[in-house]
Amino acid sequence: MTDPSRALIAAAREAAKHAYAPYSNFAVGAAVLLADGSVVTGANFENASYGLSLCAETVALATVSAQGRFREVVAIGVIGGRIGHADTAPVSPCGRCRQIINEAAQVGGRDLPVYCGGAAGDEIAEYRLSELLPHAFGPADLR
Ligand SMILES: O=c1ccn([C@H]2C[C@H](O)[C@@H](CO)O2)c(=O)[nH]1
Repeated sequence: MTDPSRALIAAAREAAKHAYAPYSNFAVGAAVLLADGSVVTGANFENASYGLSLCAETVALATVSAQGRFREVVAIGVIGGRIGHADTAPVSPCGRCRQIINEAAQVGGRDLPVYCGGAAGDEIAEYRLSELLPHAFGPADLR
C-alpha cells in the first residue's frame, strides 16, 4: 500500500468539522484505516460534565469495534487545533487514547503507525504505537 498518511490526515480534518467541543473549543479528528482500505472517522465529543468527554480516537475506534472490525485496524491519523484557528502543530494522542489504540494494536497483531497533524499545514509526525506507549499494559497481561 502507498503511504496512507496524507489521506488519513485529510479524513481526520474532515471528521474534526463535526467535533462537539463547546467547552475546550479544541476540535480533534481521527481517521482509522482498516485492512481493506476503508476509513472510519471520529471527532471529540464533549460533555457539560467535563470529565465525561470522549476523544476523537476513542470515538473512531469504538465505531470500528461496533462494526465488528476491531482486529482490522492498520493505521490511525489524528489532527487537532483550536476552533477558528489554522493551527499547524501536530497533535498526538492523549495517554488514555494511546491505551485504547494499544488494544487495537494487540488484538490485530500490528505495531500501528500513528500519523499526527495539525488542523492545517503539511507537517505530519509519524510514530509507532510502541514509541508512544512503551511497556504497555494490555490483553496479554490478563492471560
Ligand atoms: O488525543 C486527544 C487529545 C484531546 N482530545 C480532545 C479532548 C477534548 O475534547 C479536547 C481538549 O482536550 O481535545 C482528543 O479528542 N484527543
